[in-house]
Amino acid sequence: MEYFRPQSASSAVRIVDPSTQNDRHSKNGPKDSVQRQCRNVMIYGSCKFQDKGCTFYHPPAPDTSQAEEALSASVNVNAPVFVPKSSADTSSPTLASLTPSTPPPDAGYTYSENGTAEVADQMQATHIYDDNYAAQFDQGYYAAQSVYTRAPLDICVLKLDYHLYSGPLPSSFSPASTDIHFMPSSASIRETLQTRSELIRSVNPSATQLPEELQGYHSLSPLENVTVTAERRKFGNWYSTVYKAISSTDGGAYALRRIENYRMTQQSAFAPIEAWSKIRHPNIVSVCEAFTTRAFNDNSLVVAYTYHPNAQTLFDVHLKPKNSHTSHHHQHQHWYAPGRGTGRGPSRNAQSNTLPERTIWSYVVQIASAIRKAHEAGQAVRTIEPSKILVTGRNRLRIGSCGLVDVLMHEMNQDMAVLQQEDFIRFGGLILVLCCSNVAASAPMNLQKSFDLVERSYGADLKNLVVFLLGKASVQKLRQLFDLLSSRIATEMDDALDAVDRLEGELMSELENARLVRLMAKFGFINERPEFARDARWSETGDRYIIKLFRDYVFHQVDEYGSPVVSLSHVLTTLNKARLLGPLLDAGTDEKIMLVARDEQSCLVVSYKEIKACMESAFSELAGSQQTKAKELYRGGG
Ligand SMILES: Nc1ncnc2c1ncn2[C@@H]1O[C@H](COP(=O)(O)OP(=O)(O)OP(=O)(O)O)[C@@H](O)[C@H]1O
Repeated sequence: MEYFRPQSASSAVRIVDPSTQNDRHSKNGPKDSVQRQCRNVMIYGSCKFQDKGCTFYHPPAPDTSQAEEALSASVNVNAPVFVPKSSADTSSPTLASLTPSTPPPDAGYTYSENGTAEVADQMQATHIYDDNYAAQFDQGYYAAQSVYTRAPLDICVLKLDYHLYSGPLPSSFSPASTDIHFMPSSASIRETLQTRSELIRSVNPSATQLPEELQGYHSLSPLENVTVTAERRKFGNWYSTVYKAISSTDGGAYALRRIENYRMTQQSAFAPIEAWSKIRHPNIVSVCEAFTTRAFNDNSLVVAYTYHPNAQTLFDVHLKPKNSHTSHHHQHQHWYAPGRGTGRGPSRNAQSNTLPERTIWSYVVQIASAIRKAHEAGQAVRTIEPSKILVTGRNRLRIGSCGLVDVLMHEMNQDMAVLQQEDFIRFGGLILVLCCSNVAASAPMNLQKSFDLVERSYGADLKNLVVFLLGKASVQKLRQLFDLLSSRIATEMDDALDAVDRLEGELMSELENARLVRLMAKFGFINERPEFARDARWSETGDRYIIKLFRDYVFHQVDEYGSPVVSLSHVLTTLNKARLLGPLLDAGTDEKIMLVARDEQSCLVVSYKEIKACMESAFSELAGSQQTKAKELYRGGG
């Protein structure tokens, strides 16, 4: 009997009934077996078939402490890569703790009704050697799992839940199921990102008669309703439309704001765009470039901004009346008329959901920070108003359309210091509007009522801040603003760092995806290649046969009724155990599995380490031969 070794010609093991084997051996004499020790004893410490027909030599049972050592070595329980299952118990597992008192019903993977939770548990188990793992050893390789046993209500988990690729972080570290200030729960951040990714590629069906190409941008798609019946909105005195477009230069998506019928008189009007394009800030939508064009059959000005998929304006998120068909345009003030209102008093009934104080302060800190960046760069923001500030994530704001007003009003030659002071007034007005959930809250005739409401709902600090912002102009105003905000900034930073930790955790779990894809690609490259069909190494007696069988083991399992097991968790668990996906990419484990031939007439007992080595060598040979052929072709061609 030969075990698999990658170098040997044949490693197939014929499965025979132990009783007939016994007969054969008794006829020919157990010449070989008396000298050779049973591999089950060598590998697992005991042989289940010692008294049931196994003809190999079985030395007397070692004492428990030796067995403990042998098992401990074979399962590598002390290897540094494996983390203890519970942080409370850091001691190495003993033989007693690793070996279940009664053999488990199945050495494979069990499934329960609670499919999703089960998969998550299993994913976690892939990093930890636990009782089930040891139980597989205890069974000996003859009892290895070629057949799946399902729990009564099996749920085949082919559903690609995006967060199941590897174990979640311990919940005490960061409860991924809960929302934190800047991050929604683990499941919904994936959903959000998925939506964003789809939106980048999606096209607005109402898009018609748009230029196919626009100064290096293509695939234009309006980000707002542009049907003939839709009400046109104005940006200042101009009609404007925002499009998503793809850049031919870098393939990225951009937001292009087009101003219709704008005639540029001086090239110097673009100077503010150049200045803004140098400003990078987490609360400012980055300005990329600007150009004029006749591609829309008029004279249009287009400014390209970073595209934030699924961004909504502050107005749409917090101020838009929920059950009203009235356009917000009739209700909120023009961006260039800060402080002037429609005369309607602030009413909290217009919007039932009052913004939490934490959210208000967070917005305040973010906008203040954006203002600081712009002022320090010698610019004024000018677009601090609900319809121009984008909500691009959970509690994340970005001021948009920066630089555009400067271009449009270039000829007015306004004093930058005055414009910067106006930013503070707009800022104060915006806080009032948000606190009162009413776009008219900053109108002069409503100010007193709005202040009272703010003080009642949010306290004196916020009211005093608004009073300060709307108060007299001063060159010290920016510094004084940050003095007022200091303690709020600390809270903001704590929440931002919490979000970074959580994101790192999420990223950690996604690392497995890349490994999985690489491995699947390798599998795909080397398996079932027609040119290998007649290759002896891939035949049943060849050393590459193992790869075929392992592929069957991973992907073509059947349950006890012969039905295919379509289980993502089995695939991931097996590959993780093989350390083909795990952190020690080049290690592979010593764990042995039995691979059964398709005709079930022979089997191989191999370690994951051997499988890994075999796959690696097959792949590098394949990659090597491709390079050699390319070189030959190159030489031939030259
Ligand atoms: N940089 C951007 N990335 C992604 N979406 C954006 C970007 N800029 C604007 N948008 C989206 O485009 C849409 C139209 O923007 P716009 O500023 O015209 O808003 P609006 O509510 O129509 O305001 P107005 O009444 O002033 O026209 C909004 O839904 C906004 O979320």
